[in-house]
Amino acid sequence: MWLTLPSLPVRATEHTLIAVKPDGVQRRLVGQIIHRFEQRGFKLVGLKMMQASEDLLSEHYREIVKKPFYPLVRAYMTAGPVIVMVWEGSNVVQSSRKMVGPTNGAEAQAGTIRGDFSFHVGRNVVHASDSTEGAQREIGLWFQENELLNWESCDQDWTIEANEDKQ
Ligand SMILES: Nc1ncnc2c1ncn2[C@@H]1O[C@H](COP(=O)(O)OP(=O)(O)OP(=O)(O)O)[C@@H](O)[C@H]1O
Ligand SMILES: O=c1ccn([C@@H]2O[C@H](COP(=O)(O)OP(=O)(O)O)[C@@H](O)[C@H]2O)c(=O)[nH]1
Ligand SMILES: [Mg+2]
Repeated sequence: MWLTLPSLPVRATEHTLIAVKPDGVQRRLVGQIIHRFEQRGFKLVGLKMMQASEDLLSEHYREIVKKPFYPLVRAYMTAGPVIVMVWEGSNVVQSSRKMVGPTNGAEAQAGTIRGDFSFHVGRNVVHASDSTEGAQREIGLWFQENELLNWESCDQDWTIEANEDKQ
């Protein structure tokens, strides 16, 4: 039987900032990390490689900048290039946090990115925004507006049920 798929109206979407940290780049994990988000069905709308400055980082981590371990975080995060990405999709902030796992890789479940690729809090491979407000703030910090692309993905009708828009 054929499914009829009505074309979806433009819907309010959610975005999150995901970064592959310097250890993830050095360990050649970038492809595997991108793959997990693609596989889940999320849409990549921004991507770049950059060297984080100390100023950008202290804005990004403004909630932990006064913590005693922050100098370690700064040294870690500026030790080499990072890959920063913006991913789009329904509930993408919360889903990404679940895919990434808890901060400390030693506590992260196998199957999560941190649970599969890290065992130390200070080398935890990825960053994921922890709230929609935080995501908006972080995306604004790391990306210019013209670096984000609004493109139509042809699998959209097969990853989101149309009725969701009518509820
Ligand atoms: N006790 C610690 N010792 C060393 N590094 C730490 C410690 N706690 C946190 N960090 C580092 O600081 C980062 C920021 O901590 P935060 O509490 O925001 O964790 P997170 O939200 O899981 O990580 P991120 O913001 O990078 O996604 C952690 O990802 C980790 O790399
Ligand atoms: O005790 C800590 C807490 C945090 N971090 C680092 O600081 C980052 C940001 O901390 P956050 O609390 O935002 O954790 P996350 O959101 O990364 O899980 C973490 O990813 C770690 O890299 C750390 O090294 N030691
Ligand atoms: Mg955090």
